[in-house]
Amino acid sequence: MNKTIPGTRHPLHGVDQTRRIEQTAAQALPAHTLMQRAGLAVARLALAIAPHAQRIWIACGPGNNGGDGLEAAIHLQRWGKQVVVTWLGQTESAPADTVAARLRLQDAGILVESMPSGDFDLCIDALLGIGSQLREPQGLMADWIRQINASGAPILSVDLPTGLHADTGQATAVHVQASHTLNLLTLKPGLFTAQGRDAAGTVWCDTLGLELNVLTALAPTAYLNAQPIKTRRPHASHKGSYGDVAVIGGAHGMTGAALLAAGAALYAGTGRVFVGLLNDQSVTVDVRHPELMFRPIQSLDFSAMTVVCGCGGGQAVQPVLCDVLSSPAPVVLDADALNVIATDNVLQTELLARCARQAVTVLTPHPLEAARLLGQTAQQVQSDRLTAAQTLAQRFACTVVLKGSGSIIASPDHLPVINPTGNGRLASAGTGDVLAGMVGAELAAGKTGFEAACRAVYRHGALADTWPPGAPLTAQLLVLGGCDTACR
Ligand SMILES: NC(=O)C1=CN([C@@H]2O[C@H](COP(=O)(O)OP(=O)(O)OC[C@H]3O[C@@H](n4cnc5c(N)ncnc54)[C@H](OP(=O)(O)O)[C@@H]3O)[C@@H](O)[C@H]2O)[C@@H](O)CC1
Ligand SMILES: Nc1ncnc2c1ncn2[C@@H]1O[C@H](COP(=O)(O)OP(=O)(O)O)[C@@H](O)[C@H]1O
Ligand SMILES: [K+]
Repeated sequence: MNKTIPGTRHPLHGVDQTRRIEQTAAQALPAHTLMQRAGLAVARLALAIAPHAQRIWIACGPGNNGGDGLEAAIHLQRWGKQVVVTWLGQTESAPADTVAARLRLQDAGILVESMPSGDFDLCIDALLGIGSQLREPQGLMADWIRQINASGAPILSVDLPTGLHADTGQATAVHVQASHTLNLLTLKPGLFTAQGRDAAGTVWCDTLGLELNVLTALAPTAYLNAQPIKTRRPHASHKGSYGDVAVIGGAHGMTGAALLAAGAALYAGTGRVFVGLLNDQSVTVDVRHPELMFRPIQSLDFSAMTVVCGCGGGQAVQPVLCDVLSSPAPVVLDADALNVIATDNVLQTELLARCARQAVTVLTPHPLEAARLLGQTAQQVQSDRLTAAQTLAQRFACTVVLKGSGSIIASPDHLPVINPTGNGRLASAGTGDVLAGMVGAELAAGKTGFEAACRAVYRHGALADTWPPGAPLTAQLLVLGGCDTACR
């Protein structure tokens, strides 16, 4: 059993792939072996996270997730724990593995209680796993979820927090909020995006003794984003070795957005950073960042630089977009550039045409911007973030960063990546502009669109994760904090 190691490129498997792996594995093993291994793994982790727990409630659901819980109860009782087992299943209708587990429980002399009573030192949530449907739990299932959450005890969820969808990270209104989740066989993508990160707590995985070739026979659904490798700057290098970034944005009243993106590109190591402000030509210097060079947009040579376009762009970005999209420059499109493109078919055609010319493009929408581009609602996007990001990447033939908790990086040429860094402290105005600048810096240094997005998104989130507790985190401070990790 392993804790997921931060910064590692773990493969993630959705429900379909997990079921296929499970079938292959089960065929090669004596009946019920996988569930017995699962139960043992759950019991072991229970001991590890709550070694002094005496009274343990194991809430078991009607399917095989419940069966895992029954198997775990047998071990915990054997190890001297007082187990309270509740079960929503029936012997006549439960799956075969679970029926076998129920009989073993009976043989071990453990009674199934109709209701949990008293206090518990640990709750094990074995109500629903990958068979969970996104319908709202009712009756006893809903009552027990509420009781588990209100118990005040550590909560160990088996395979998934009940109510969370394994593929999407969408959760029913009533769902378990675990302190630990033990994934079985495979890590599931839903734990790392949308509501998954809040529901899952610390994520563990046990592959139930399967051979690597069984686990790797199927391509995963996605990967977790890996910590970028630091590269050393050669002595024999100069500012031209690290590229030029031009930030186009900052319409009237939104100059700050462009300055944040430009500052972020600068601190992330770009050789030279230019700023082309839309409408507000009066700004000629940023005294806090005198390295930035302010130029009229018409004077910027897009063929020789990376362009970050749209931060604080308003409608004023529209006339510039055609030139940006038709240029060979690597381009990051953010914020209002995306909003304008969403309403303009000509620009959409230009955007699509870039791929055929091998021009690199990265889109960095938040869920509402993604929804506008897809003609959907933000809720629809959030209900399946992986699919939304992949659809956008296919439609516009470019790399897409769908921002938010568990940002998704998608491209037509790669399996999608879910980013594990970042937290709610990033939910403040301007942090997206900072990310756009950081992606621009990676592109200017010669990374591909996908690499640039993966590296920048990881670092951006990692900055927030290592931010001193209690210290304010604003976009401007994030820019300055970025200088600690500018490490090319
Ligand atoms: N077999 C094996 O080898 C191994 C299996 N493993 C374990 O099995 C788990 C998958 O088991 P599973 O497929 O039985 O699905 P599971 O998550 O128990 O749920 C299905 C039941 O829940 C019900 N239900 C669904 N949604 C609901 C809702 N919203 N509200 C209320 N009820 C709802 C659904 O009812 P239905 O929708 O059919 O009416 C059905 O009765 C997997 O996560 C892992 O823990 C591991 O041990 C590895 C080896
Ligand atoms: N709860 C969260 N967890 C992780 N990252 C977050 C969270 N909230 C916001 N972020 C990150 O912060 C940034 C916000 O970007 P965006 O919504 O475009 O803001 P703005 O337009 O104000 O700059 C994105 O990179 C997003 O992924
Ligand atoms: K569960």
